[in-house]
Amino acid sequence: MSKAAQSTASPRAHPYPTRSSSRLSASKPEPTAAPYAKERAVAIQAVIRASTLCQGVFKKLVSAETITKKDKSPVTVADFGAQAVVNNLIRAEFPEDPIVGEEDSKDLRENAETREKVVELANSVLDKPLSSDEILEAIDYGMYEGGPKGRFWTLDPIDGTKGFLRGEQFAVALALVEDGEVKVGVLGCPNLPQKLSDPEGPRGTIFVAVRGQGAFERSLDSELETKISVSPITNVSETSFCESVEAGHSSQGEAAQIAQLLGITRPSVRMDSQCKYGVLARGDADIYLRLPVSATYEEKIWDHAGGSIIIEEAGGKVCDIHGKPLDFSIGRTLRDNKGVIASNGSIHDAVMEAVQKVLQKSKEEKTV
Ligand SMILES: Nc1ncnc2c1ncn2[C@@H]1O[C@H](COP(=O)(O)O)[C@@H](OP(=O)(O)O)[C@H]1O
Ligand SMILES: [Mg+2]
Ligand SMILES: [Mg+2]
Ligand SMILES: [Mg+2]
Repeated sequence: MSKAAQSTASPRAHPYPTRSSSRLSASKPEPTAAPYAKERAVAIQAVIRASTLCQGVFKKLVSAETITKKDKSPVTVADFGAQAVVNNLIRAEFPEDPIVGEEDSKDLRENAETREKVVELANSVLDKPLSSDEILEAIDYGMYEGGPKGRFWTLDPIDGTKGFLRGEQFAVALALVEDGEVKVGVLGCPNLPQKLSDPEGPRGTIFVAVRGQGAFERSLDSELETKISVSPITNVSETSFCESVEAGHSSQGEAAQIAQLLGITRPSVRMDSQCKYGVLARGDADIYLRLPVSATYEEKIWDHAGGSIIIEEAGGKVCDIHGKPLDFSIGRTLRDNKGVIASNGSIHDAVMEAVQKVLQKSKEEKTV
C-alpha cells in the first residue's frame, strides 16, 4: 500500500440528509435531496440489516446450515436470510423495482430444518416478523432476468460465500441499474479491517457510491462518511495487486506473470468477494486482476455491479480482459465480457498491455 494512497481520504460528513439507522424511514425524500438520495439511504439500511444478520452467523455455521448448489458452489442459511431481508426492504420502499438476486428458494423448500433457521435469522433483523412462506417468497423476488430497459436492483446477499465459510472476507452487495447503467452501489463488508495495514484493528465497513456523486466509506454503526479515492500512484512497478483467494475463480498463474511483466515485486493481496473493489477504491491496493479460468464461465452481474461503480466513482477504471466496459444490460450475466481488470486509472493502459501480452502467450501455448 502506498503512503500517498492512504493520505487521499479525508473525513467529511456526507452532503446528503442522513436518516436514523434504527428504522427504514426513507420514504419521503427531502425536497432538496440529490438524485438517488432515497435509493442510497434505503440501500445502506438494507445492507446494514443483512450485514448484521451475517455477522451473527459468521464463524458459527455448522455443516447442516450449508447446502451445495447444483453448480457445486456453497450457499448458507446466511445467504438465504440476507437475500430475504434485502429483497423485503427494497420491495417495501420501491414496489415497482424488480431484483436480480443470486439465490432462489428451491433448496429451502425441500429442507424444513434449514428453512426454519433462515426464517429465524431473517426475522432477527426485520421490524415486522415474516412467515415461512413470506420469507420464501421474498427470496424468490430476486428472480428477475435483468435487461437493457428500466430499473432493477442486483443483489449478492453474500459475495464470497467461500470466504464467509473460512471466516475471512465477504460482502453484502447491492446495486441499482437503470437503462443498463449502474447508478447506485453499496457494499457491506463486515469483516474487512478498516485499514489493511492494521489487520488487528477495527473491522467492518460500508462502501457507497452514486453515479456522479463520488465514493464514500462509513462504518456499520456510524453515519459519518469519508470520501474515498483510488491511489495516485503512477509508477506501476510500485503498485500492489489483488486477486481472488480461489484459484478456481481467477487464474493466479497468469496474474503472477502479469505482475512480473509490470515489475511488481509485492506479493498479491488475495481476498474474497467485492471487498477487493472497495480496497482498491480507498487506495489500499492499485490493481484487481480477475482472469478467466474457464472458457465458458459467465461472470454474474451481482458479482460486479456494486463494486464497479464504487471503483469508478473513486476515480478508478474497470473493464474486461479485452478492454470492453462491463455490460450490465443483457441479463443476469456479463456474457459479452470475459474476466475483469480494475485499477486506479492512471496505470490502466500499462496493466492492459501486460494483460494482453500474457493472455496471448497463454493462448499460443495452448494451441501448440
Ligand atoms: N469459475 C468461476 N470464475 C469466476 N468467478 C466464479 C467462478 N465460479 C464462481 N464464481 C463467482 O466468484 C464469486 C466470488 O468471487 P471471489 O472469488 O472474488 O471471492 C462467487 O460469488 P458467491 O460467493 O456470491 O457465490 C461466484 O459467483
Ligand atoms: Mg454463490
Ligand atoms: Mg458473488
Ligand atoms: Mg453470493
